[in-house]
Amino acid sequence: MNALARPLPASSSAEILWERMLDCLRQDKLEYALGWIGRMRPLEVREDTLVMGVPDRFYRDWLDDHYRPLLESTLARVADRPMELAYEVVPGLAPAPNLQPPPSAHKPEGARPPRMNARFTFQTFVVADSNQLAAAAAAAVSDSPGRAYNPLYIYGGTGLGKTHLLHAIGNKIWERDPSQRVVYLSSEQFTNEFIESVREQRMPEFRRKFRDECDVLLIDDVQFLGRKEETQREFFHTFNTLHELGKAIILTSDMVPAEVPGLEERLRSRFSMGLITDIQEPTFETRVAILQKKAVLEGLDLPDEVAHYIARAIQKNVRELEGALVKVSAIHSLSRQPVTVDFAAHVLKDVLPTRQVVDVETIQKEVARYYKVPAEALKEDRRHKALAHARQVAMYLSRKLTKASFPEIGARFSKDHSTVISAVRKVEKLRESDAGMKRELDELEAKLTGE
Ligand SMILES: Nc1ncnc2c1ncn2[C@@H]1O[C@H](COP(=O)(O)OP(=O)(O)OP(=O)(O)O)[C@@H](O)[C@H]1O
Repeated sequence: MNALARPLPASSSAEILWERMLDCLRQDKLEYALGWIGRMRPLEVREDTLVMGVPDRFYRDWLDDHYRPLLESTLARVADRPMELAYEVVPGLAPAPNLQPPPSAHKPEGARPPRMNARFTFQTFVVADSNQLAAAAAAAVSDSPGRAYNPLYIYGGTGLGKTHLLHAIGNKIWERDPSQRVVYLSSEQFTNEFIESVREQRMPEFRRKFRDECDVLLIDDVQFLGRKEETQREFFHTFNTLHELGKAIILTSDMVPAEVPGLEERLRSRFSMGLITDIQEPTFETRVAILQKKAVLEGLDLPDEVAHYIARAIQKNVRELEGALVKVSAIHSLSRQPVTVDFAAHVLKDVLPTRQVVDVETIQKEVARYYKVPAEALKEDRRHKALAHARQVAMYLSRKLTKASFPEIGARFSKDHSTVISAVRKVEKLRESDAGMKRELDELEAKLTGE
């Protein structure tokens, strides 16, 4: 009997079991899982079943899909006997308070200037052809603020790293000399603060903040200044004061100054006084390099073929690329499933560009036709070898190409979720070791998705 499986007292309750399960997950360094399962609450123990309350059906299915094996094995460990988990939907269930991350988990922020993100640094930025000039200019500005390129104006499409570079400049200047007053905000925030200061008659304070107490001004998304005449007037004076004092000004936008609708001519010409540089969409190689760098930061062992798969699927936006990786990493660390192309395809079904939509029934029909077996037989309990193979392939493809959970797929084949899980694992393994199997699966997949 392991230490966690102390005999339960007669009053053994769902809470006690649940507490022990949480301890167990913490000991196994699965804190990550706690956030995801934290919306469950223990309700009661019914014979060999621990009944948990969940907020809705979607959440229940998702849990079942991703955590049942982990949760049931943990439950068996703490109860020291096999037990099952059951879920009951309890609408409006609040997260358990004991699952907030401990305060020590937060990195102390020190006195970093407000709104500055310590994660966005030059070290975490991947320099490539698509952003080389912008990155070099940003580095030059951070080395001699106010002297090199003033202002520096970085423009480009959404999610390509403009804000990251802006923060990298501010972080580097501040880290080298924390007495430097770095002010970062978006042009919308500037507008809002301005309006509020006018309304509350606090303009002297506003001007002090942006003109007297600012050494480096970082303004994100300046395009939102367009057509805001009063704010533009105020910003014009702010800009002039800082520029004359040799303070660094760095601006980002999604377009060049000449294209910002409703931007006054005098601001346009000032924004063009220093250096205007753009960030382009990343090439395939850059996307792979970004994924690999982020994987290292996430502590994820990312096989090249998975990096290539994601980089091929998400082409225009680094934010989405990063989001995809974080999702793969999170679900991998929770489910402990190996990071393969199939795993990534399944995890990212909702975010990758949609392919032809297929459902389990269509898959059953197509697979049956392919293996020349009756589709109905896939749903029966017949163990004939060819049938069993076709059934397993159909389960695997259902898992990969549809949003159905393991129990939902099981229901379509009159099998329970654990049969589906082992069929999927088996086909995944075969796919990797057997070239003929890989070809069969690719052919079927191409037929089903129209690709
Ligand atoms: N070259 C890169 N190296 C590493 N990470 C990058 C790179 N480019 C972008 N990113 C990451 O992509 C995400 C989006 O970047 P960022 O917020 O800087 O985009 P943006 O260009 O400011 O977009 P928007 O115009 O929508 O505000 C960030 O998490 C950022 O760290």
